[in-house]
Amino acid sequence: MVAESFIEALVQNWPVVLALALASYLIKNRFNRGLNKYPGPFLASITDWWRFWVVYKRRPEVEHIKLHAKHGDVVRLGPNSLSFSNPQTLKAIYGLNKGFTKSEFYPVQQSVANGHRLPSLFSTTSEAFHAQLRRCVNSAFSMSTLVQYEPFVDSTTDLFLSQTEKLYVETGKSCDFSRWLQFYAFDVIGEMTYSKRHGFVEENEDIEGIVKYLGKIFDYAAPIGQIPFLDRLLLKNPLYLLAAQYGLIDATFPVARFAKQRMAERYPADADKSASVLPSTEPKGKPTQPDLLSKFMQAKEARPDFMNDTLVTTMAVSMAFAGSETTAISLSAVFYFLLKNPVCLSALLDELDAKAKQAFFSNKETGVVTWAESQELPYLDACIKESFRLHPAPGLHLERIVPEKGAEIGGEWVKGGTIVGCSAWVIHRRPEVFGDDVEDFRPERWLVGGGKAGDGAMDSSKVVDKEAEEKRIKEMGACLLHFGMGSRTCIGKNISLLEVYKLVPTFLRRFEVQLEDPSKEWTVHNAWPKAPTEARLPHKEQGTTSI
Ligand code: HEM
Repeated sequence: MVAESFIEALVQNWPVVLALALASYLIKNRFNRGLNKYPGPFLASITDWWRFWVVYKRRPEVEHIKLHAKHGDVVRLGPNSLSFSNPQTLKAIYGLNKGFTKSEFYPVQQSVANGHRLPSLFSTTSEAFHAQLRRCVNSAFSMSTLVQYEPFVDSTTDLFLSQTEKLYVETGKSCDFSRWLQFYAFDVIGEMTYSKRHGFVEENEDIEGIVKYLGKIFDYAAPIGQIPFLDRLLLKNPLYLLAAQYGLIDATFPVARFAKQRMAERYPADADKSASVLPSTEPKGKPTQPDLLSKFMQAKEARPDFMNDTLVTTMAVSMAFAGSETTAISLSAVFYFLLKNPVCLSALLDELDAKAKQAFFSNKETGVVTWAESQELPYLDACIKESFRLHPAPGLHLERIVPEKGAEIGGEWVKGGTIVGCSAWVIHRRPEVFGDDVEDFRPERWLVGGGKAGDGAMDSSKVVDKEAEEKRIKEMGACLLHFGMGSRTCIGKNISLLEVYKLVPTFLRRFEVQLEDPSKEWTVHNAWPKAPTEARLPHKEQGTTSI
């Protein structure tokens, strides 16, 4: 009787009840885990929709930098989320064996094939699964294995150079260079993984809409990842996935489809040959030299108890997911900053010319610089590091969950279950590490004696404390979050460095590149990997320089 009248009262006063329930929910959020002591936007403290909106607007890094400038080293970004900006907190959050795990932001980025999620090295939140998988495939990415992949990079680079010549130099047409670099990066990773390019550079088009599709996925994952349960209502909706499992709809990501086609070609026993619709650059069957797919297959043979076909496919798929857009963005950034800073570009060209005069470069035919040669170019190294610093490809926080027992981070005791993280965009702008001119592109900061651009930083007559300088540079390097840190650090770092360190000098030796409108800034679109959109950067090639 009492219960009945209570329910009746609730129903009659439902607007008040609803308002009370919402208010209690917001108050609970506000005081969640005692995080109310940390500064930050009030809205952020009561709802994750604040950070959803900030990311959705595509320039969250600007907001994050502003917030830390205003509030200091710790900022509350959500009811359960803290951002740290002191570089000393990096080890506490990302250090090995600290017990932190990836947040639910990551599974939002999982690929789907035939309605099944494909947890990958990148997206898994299980440290145990991650450790096993990483052990299985680690050797495929080691520095010593790198030399085996160089011919793949060379082959795509040769094509990229000749296509640039044909499509842009000979015609005088403008080049949307960021897009062109995307095509390059996708083809390199395709060739390295399957001994077969996707065909972007050959065709000068987005084959099967893969680039567009990945862009859409990142655009989706960045804001949805701020409120991960939304993913279960949208792309990973169980009903949608079930329908895909029964073949009622096709929920397979195009990159996963491409991977399956390549696997089928490589292992014709299970092949559905009609599935191959893409232009082939290599004969079918086994590759003449080991590619990533063959390494993943070797891992399966070595650890059949753990590695299965699904994991092999997942690894192959995640190469395109994790390794193409990020590398393309990083390449774009290097070219953009060099073109925006002609003094630096000229210093780099001088370095290349001086080496060329000593007959240093071995490839006289196409001028492709070898990895070993690229490592003897200190100013190139400084320019690349400075671009990584100023425009890190990861545009959002690398989120981690504090272990259950809690943890001390930068002198603060943070309760277990709290989402914490650092943004490379914030960390890379800490003046006490990188200098007062953090907003400037100044490669010299990475050189012993690092003076102002063009003022003789590389002047050997300048008296410098070499040891102190080396220490300063080492400290800066230790704070670069471009490739992440700790056990979840980028496994493909060496591969992307191989591409960047080879392509930049090779391209600059071959082409004279200009911005279409040097007075214009590029427009940045931060969708997690952070890409420029209006990417008409390096522009009109004016013939070739001597090789
Ligand atoms: C300049 C290019 C690249 C950048 C800036 C970059 C950046 C990153 C970052 C920041 C992480 C860590 C994410 C986190 O902790 O939340 C990561 C992880 C990863 N990256 Fe890269 N990456 C690049 C190139 C590549 C390439 C070429 C590949 C593959 C060939 C690759 C494959 C991966 C994988 C598989 C992971 C997950 C590693 C793990 O959790 O064990 N990346 N990358």
